Amino acid sequence: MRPSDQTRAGIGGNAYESVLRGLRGGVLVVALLSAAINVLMLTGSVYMMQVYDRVLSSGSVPTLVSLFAIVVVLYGFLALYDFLRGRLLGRMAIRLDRGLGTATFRAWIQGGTGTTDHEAQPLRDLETLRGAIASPGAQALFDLPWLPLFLGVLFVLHPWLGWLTVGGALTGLALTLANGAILGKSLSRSGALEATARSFADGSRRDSQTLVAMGMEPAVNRHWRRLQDAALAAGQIGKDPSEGLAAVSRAFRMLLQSAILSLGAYLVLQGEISAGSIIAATVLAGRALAPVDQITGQWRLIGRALHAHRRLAAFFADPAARDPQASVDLPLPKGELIVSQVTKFAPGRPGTDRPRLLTQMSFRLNPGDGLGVIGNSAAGKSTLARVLVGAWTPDAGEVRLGGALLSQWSAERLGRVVGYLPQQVDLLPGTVRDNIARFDAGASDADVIAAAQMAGVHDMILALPEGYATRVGDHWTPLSGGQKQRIGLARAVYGTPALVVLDEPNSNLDAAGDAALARAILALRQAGSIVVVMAHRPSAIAAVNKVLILHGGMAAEFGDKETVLSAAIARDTAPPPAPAVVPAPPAPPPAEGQPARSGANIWSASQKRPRPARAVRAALREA
Ligand SMILES: Nc1ncnc2c1ncn2[C@@H]1O[C@H](COP(=O)(O)OP(=O)(O)OP(=O)(O)O)[C@@H](O)[C@H]1O
Repeated sequence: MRPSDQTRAGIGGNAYESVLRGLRGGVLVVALLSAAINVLMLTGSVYMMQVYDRVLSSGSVPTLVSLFAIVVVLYGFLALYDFLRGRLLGRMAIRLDRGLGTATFRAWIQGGTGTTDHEAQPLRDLETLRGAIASPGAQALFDLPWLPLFLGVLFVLHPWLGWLTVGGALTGLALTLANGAILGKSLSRSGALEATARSFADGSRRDSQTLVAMGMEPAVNRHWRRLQDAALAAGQIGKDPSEGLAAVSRAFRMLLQSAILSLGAYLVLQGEISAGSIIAATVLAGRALAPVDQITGQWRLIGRALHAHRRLAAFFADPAARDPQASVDLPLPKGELIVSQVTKFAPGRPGTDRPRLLTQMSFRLNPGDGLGVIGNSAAGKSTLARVLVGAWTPDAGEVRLGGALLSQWSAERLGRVVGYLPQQVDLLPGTVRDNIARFDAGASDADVIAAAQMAGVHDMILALPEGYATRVGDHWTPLSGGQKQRIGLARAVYGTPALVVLDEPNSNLDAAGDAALARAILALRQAGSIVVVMAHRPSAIAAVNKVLILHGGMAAEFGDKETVLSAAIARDTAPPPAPAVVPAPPAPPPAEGQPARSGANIWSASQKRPRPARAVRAALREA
């Protein structure tokens, strides 16, 4: 499957179902090969009977030789078909991964934005399923339907032999089902607990310096131990009885072979069957029961694979896990950014209590505008940034750039449309060049260098040990917070996107970095981009022409920078007005799921505007 096909499979509908449908042909061929393999498995029994009953009684060496030659050919085919079946199952596992990997990875990444809510661990589930398809357990599942063939031959030899094996097979199946029932519950519980322990360990490692510095490691270690113990205990609840049953099943199978041998011997003594039939019956019964035994042994893996399959099916059935629209290559936007009546609740399941983070936010910006967004901590600046770049979808209202919603651009094209520097910059493991070029393999050196120069980081990169080829992220060349932030800025401005949103871009910058940032904002604006800067520090809004003051998720002020700043300063220095009338409380914001009220201004004349805190006003004065 070509990459574009994979992407489309993930976009157009339920990618999981369509990939499973694509595997049907392979399943059919594996079933046919299994039929041939199982028929050829009769070779050994039939050969033994012929040797015992025909060759030994006739004493004919030529018969023995020709029988052996036939057996060699038949076993040759058996080996070939067995090899082809294993190879095909392996290929199907790879095909599953190729077909779903891209969509799963994308859905997984989108899940990380907090816009979807999944119990799923899709990449891990995909790995489990891939492993199970290529395992001997999968081959045993294809062999299981051939059990009646071996039973049929046993019945032909003697009905008692058939019934004894049927009894054995049923007991084996009962043991398998009991095993599945025991494991089922414990697997899903232990899986969830294991995921919790793993994510705690991952989070601890990410914050390892803080943990070590503050002597938190022993306590965190104990907490992880408790989580891990709970996961192990939950797994063990099912594992002990399951392994007990598997052991009983194995011993039972050996006992059954001896029982068949004994019954065969008795039937020979009674003159009911030939001596050769004893050995043939023992081999046949062993072969009939082999898949049952194998499935019992592999039940844990098969159980995990079934759980993974169910989770993946649910994951891909959820529209939020897919990208329903982004398949159109829209032209790059040229128009305004219009934010109208945007309300955003905290991510979570609909119907649960989700706090309101943004309330009826409305403003518009023209190409070339630079907007500084100012507000206290938790005012909603980062939330607005996420909504503007499309990482979070508004619950009410919309954000349009050049007339289109961000979700209407294809993911590939979106890179030319949006640049985003988040508050926490994390560079991915790769070179500086890879990171600036957003891992676009076709990026030109000229574009990467242009972005670095626009962000004022070119010289700093050249000073790194290997310049643009320096490997960063993970355990590679460690970078300072400011260096990361400036490379992150170059990544955001790469390709001069139509909309660039910078969330606290100068939190780690020195004076030189501040100046470079201001130059980058001006250069972007001159190139026609709209730049939105979330800021605590006034230096970040030096190069903008508009200001939005956020307070409690609402727009307290919006307008030209000079007007907003002078109004804020005038209000700050004016004496407080006499309370002639009690001001009306702010209008109640709409309930979750309710349409937002119309009108760009969310306060009526009688309502009091949220007043930015003293710290913000001080920052404004400074700006
Ligand atoms: N993923 C999330 N889930 C739930 N609530 C969130 C989430 N992210 C942010 N919030 C809440 O949204 C509110 C606004 O947070 P936000 O990060 O947008 O503020 P901010 O103005 O950027 O603050 P700061 O200047 O401190 O970075 C806070 O009350 C915060 O708890």
